[in-house]
Amino acid sequence: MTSSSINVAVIPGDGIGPEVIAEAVKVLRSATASADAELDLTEYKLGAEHWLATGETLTAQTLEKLRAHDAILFGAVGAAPGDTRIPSGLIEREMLLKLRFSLDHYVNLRPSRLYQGVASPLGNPGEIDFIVVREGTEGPYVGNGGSLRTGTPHEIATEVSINTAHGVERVVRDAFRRASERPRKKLTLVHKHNVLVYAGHLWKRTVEAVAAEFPEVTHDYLHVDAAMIFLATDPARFDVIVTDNLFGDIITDLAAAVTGGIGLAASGNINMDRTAPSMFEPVHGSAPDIAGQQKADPTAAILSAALLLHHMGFAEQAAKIEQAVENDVAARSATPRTTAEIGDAIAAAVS
Ligand SMILES: NC(=O)c1ccc[n+]([C@@H]2O[C@H](COP(=O)([O-])OP(=O)(O)OC[C@H]3O[C@@H](n4cnc5c(N)ncnc54)[C@H](O)[C@@H]3O)[C@@H](O)[C@H]2O)c1
Ligand SMILES: CC(C)[C@H](C(=O)O)[C@@H](O)C(=O)O
Ligand SMILES: [Mg+2]
Repeated sequence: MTSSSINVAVIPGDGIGPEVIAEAVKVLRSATASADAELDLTEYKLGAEHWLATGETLTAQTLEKLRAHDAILFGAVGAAPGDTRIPSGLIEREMLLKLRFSLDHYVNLRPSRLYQGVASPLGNPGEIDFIVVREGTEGPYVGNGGSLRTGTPHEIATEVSINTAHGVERVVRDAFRRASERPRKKLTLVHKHNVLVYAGHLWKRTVEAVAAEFPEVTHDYLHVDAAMIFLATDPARFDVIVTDNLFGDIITDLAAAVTGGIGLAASGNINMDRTAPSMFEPVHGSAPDIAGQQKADPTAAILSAALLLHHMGFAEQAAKIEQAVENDVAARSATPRTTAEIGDAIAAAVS
């Protein structure tokens, strides 16, 4: 990579993935052209449809090709929950999580902001502007489990959560660093250490130890159940939330809902050591219920492209996209626009 070129792998995926990614690509092209940066895009077909057509989830060769890019822009993958042609979890685990784990995306960054003009189901909750730093490579997502006596009345299924000192410490330090750069400088650990005493106590001890390196950051702790009360009643209290992989998944869908909907929620799966490309994707899934109808809101995918540019050192272009989104959502009326109309408007605003 040079400061004026960027080589991005694009994985549109399934359902609304290709629709929202088409708009994110428009905006990315527009933003990089206005900065005289060279944008080189390579599309990869992966996901449930690709598996149905080829029997492949993510081959070693494709993974190696993806490693050669500066960054990855990802739509969404997965079939409708009732689709019996595809084993539940196959694509999520063998493709999406395999990418996050193989590329060491240990910081799953999920910002939540209530934009001017966007209706929150909470009415008038005040200024919501927080980030969730979700651990991305460990927890119950690692596939450490099994089933004994499967399908019998005596079945025992396990799904073991793995939490390493190294894995917890690096994400906690990242969250403290992000908190130290924000005006409120406040970090909240969300876990469940009253019950999950082994993993929870590791997280708690790690936060206490790393806090000493960031005396300017105040920190507190909430059990995840109580945190959900506050997220639904007083989300403005949060600044930086650090949490494990599974809690972070659930927290960020609720965070999206209270800030006006899943169609606005962006994310970055970030390898902070830059040993492999980071991957940027909307928080939402493939939304089979609205796929192919141009009903999907591409804003989350567009904001994910802004996170990508920011990570790649194009902070000015990223800010331009964020401003264009802010203006666009503020001016939205009750008349629905198509996915492409929203993308066109934002792309035009950043050109
Ligand atoms: N990162 C990913 O690729 C990812 C994330 C979540 C779910 N999934 C997969 O997606 C499939 C569907 O999952 P789900 O239904 O639980 O969650 P989903 O996020 O796809 O959809 C939940 C609801 O939100 C709506 N929605 C989602 N994105 C929207 C957008 N941009 N604009 C407007 N409405 C939007 C959908 O129409 C649906 O009603 C499953 O296979 C799941 O595993 C993939
Ligand atoms: C599809 C699934 C593996 C994924 C997750 O749980 O991380 C999704 O829900 C998300 O939030 O990106
Ligand atoms: Mg999720």
